[in-house]
Amino acid sequence: MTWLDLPADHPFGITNLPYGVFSTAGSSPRVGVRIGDLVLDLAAAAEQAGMESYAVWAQGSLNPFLALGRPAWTSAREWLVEQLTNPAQRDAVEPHLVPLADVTMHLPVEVADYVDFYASEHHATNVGRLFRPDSEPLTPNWKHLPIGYHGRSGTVVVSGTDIVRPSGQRKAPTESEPSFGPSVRLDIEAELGFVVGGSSELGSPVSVADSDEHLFGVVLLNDWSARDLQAWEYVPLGPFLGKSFATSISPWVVTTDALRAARVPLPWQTDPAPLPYLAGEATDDGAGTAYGLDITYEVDWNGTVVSRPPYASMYWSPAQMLAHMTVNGATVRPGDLFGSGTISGPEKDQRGSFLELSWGGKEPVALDDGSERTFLEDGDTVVLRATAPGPDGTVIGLGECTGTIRPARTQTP
Ligand SMILES: O=C(O)/C=C/C(=O)CC(=O)CC(=O)O
Ligand SMILES: [Ca+2]
Ligand SMILES: [Mg+2]
Repeated sequence: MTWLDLPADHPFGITNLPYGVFSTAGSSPRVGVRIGDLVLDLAAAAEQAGMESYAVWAQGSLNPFLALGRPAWTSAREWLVEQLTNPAQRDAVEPHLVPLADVTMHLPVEVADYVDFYASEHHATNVGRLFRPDSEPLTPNWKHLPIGYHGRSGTVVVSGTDIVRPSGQRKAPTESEPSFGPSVRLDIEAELGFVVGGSSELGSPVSVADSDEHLFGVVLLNDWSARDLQAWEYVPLGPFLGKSFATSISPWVVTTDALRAARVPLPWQTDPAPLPYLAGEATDDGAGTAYGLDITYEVDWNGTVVSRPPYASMYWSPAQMLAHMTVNGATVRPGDLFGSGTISGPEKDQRGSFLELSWGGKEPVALDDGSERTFLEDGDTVVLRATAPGPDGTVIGLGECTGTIRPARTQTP
């Protein structure tokens, strides 16, 4: 129990403790931990407590802390729990708590490499049907490896950043020539982002079993997607400008430690069984080393919840994605970020993109204000929210990831 006066079901209670980067008026961005509706100024509290390593938290990104690796993350969490539960610490800690209402949140991580996977069987099947109606929906490799592409780390932005409608080339199958202009099929993708820490040596893969050493935490991620640009440009090398204009992430990085009670077994991977380097091992909690996560999303479009994608339905696990990403010997660096891919469950109201919800623009989605939508219009706001079960009946909040669409700035080629 924390000495703070918090309801037991507060989504940012003592079992959560996510990290972010915040500033207050006139101060520089630095690392904070959220507890309830307060932010603990970590460097200030740690310096006062005489911790030598407090300076890693005085920085404008989590990267220096991510670089320290798992042992440092574990001892920091133990120290935090002690600070916030032992009444004897209250007088020392309380001056370093800032009301959430007084802070500006910043991008929590200086994103090193950014990769986006495609780990939902339901999403991959739906998009396959829509983009490649004359082929099998899942490509032959899909159940053998977690498919991904390298994205653009420099355009990952923090929740609340406006999204300027991208312009580019597109050509519908019915048109004979490509044309240029603002995207008319602007979409979202509700995803989970994994924040990676520690480092590895070039040439040495990170195994499924070792993935916990590197998986620091998660953020909500919206992979904004211009479907008209994407459909024309993606053959044969994959997504490029249709997805590289902006990717939003939530400001609070919820640690994998806080998500231990949310671990669930993966959907059955027997037909086919993955190659040994992707296979997980059994663990006492039943979830295995290649575990899934029981996180439930809400996709809110201008105030209407249009979908509730369940992360537990994802086929490939974060451990498998990390193992695959490094099996060729590619390194991991502190601040690497990889997206799970769009989360879509089996039901229609569990789809994580508007492409799927409107079935390629053919079935408009009704909003509570009486309007209808297929793709995003200027001024539209999308909010992703999610929660997970925590230990002892608590709730782990992942917060919000929001963005509003602004008009295109480029009209002509
Ligand atoms: O199937 C395709 O051609 C493309 C699918 C996607 O939009 C790629 C993507 O971002 C992966 C994902 O979010 O699951
Ligand atoms: Ca995506
Ligand atoms: Mg993107």
